[in-house]
Amino acid sequence: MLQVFSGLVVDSIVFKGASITRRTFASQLKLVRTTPRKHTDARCALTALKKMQKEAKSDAAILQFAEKTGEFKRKPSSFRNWVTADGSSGFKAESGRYHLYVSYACPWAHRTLIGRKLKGLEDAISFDVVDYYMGEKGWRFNPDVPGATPDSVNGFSYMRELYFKMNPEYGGRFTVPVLYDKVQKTIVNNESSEILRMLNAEFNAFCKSPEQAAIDLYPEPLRAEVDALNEWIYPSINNGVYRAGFATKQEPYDVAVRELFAALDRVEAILAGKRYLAGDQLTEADVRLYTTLVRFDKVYVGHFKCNKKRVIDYPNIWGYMRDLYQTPGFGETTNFLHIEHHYQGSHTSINPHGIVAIGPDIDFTTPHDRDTRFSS
Ligand SMILES: N[C@@H](CCC(=O)N[C@@H](CS)C(=O)NCC(=O)O)C(=O)O
Repeated sequence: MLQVFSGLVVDSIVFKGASITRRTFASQLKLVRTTPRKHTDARCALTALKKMQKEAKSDAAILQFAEKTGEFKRKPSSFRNWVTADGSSGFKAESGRYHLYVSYACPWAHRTLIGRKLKGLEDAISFDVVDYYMGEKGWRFNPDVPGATPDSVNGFSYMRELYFKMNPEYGGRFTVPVLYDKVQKTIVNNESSEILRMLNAEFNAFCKSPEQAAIDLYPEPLRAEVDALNEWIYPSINNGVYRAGFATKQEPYDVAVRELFAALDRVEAILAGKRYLAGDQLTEADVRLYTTLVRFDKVYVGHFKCNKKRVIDYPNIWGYMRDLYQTPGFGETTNFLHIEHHYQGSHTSINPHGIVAIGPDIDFTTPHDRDTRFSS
């Protein structure tokens, strides 16, 4: 079998049913160089080697989350085109044209599922869900897992195939969410914050109801406040849990976890006086915070070592969590099976045996008083 060691060394590969050692490869490669046209076996072997090395490179990229410094730094998303209502961007909003590739486990992808539901775009935008387990080749499609689907658009087995279809030399990460254009057969965007903005503003002609078309998660008068919230909530909380969990040295962990709980204290204080982060109105800042908070006690406390406090220990955040969970679009897109199994089962650098912890039992459906408390 193929064995990949650090440094991308291919030790042996299966070629034409037989295992070829590196030494055999070396001689095959020599043959290719000296008699390039004649030795077809050697040529095929070279192609196989190149393919293996490319895959090994991608696998290595998936397995290493932290930098040499021990810090986790999220890479920028690669596809940044926009769908617009008028089509001026080259991607016109149309019903049935766009498709979302998501994971129920992923907090970034979860933002887009909530946006789609809140805006009533279920008939306009289709979606597929990957398996919760992310192995060496990244996200895969495996309809045997409850809630997961096949790739109904391209028929691929792995998300990476979609990225390689876009660019065979693609060197970035094979992330979800992805907004895909079924007409131009291309990825439009793979940055969740931008996809959420598009769903919010560009598809209003296709929302199920006028009320949903009128929902604005990024309203003009609140934009400065929402931007200011996102500016510290993203690094300290949304990405903060990953910075803590993927740290491979004590110092970056300490920094991340301190920042995280200082930011949660700040959220707790804000929510003492307001139903939502920016006031009476639900905004994208709430959607973005929810997808981290709802995973917090189930996964981040234990798996990512964010255990100074739990969300249920913050009275205002806990009430806010239940308020959001019980709002149409939030609880129904939250899948704890995928959330719990993905992180603990896939991150073997953190949890080598992939054992999925049993708890905790948390009831997000219990009553809260935030609607009456903040009714004006
Ligand atoms: N900036 C991206 C981040 C998306 C992201 O990192 N998604 C993770 C899942 S939670 C992923 O697909 N990771 C696969 C990988 O890094 O190989 C966004 O917000 O859309």
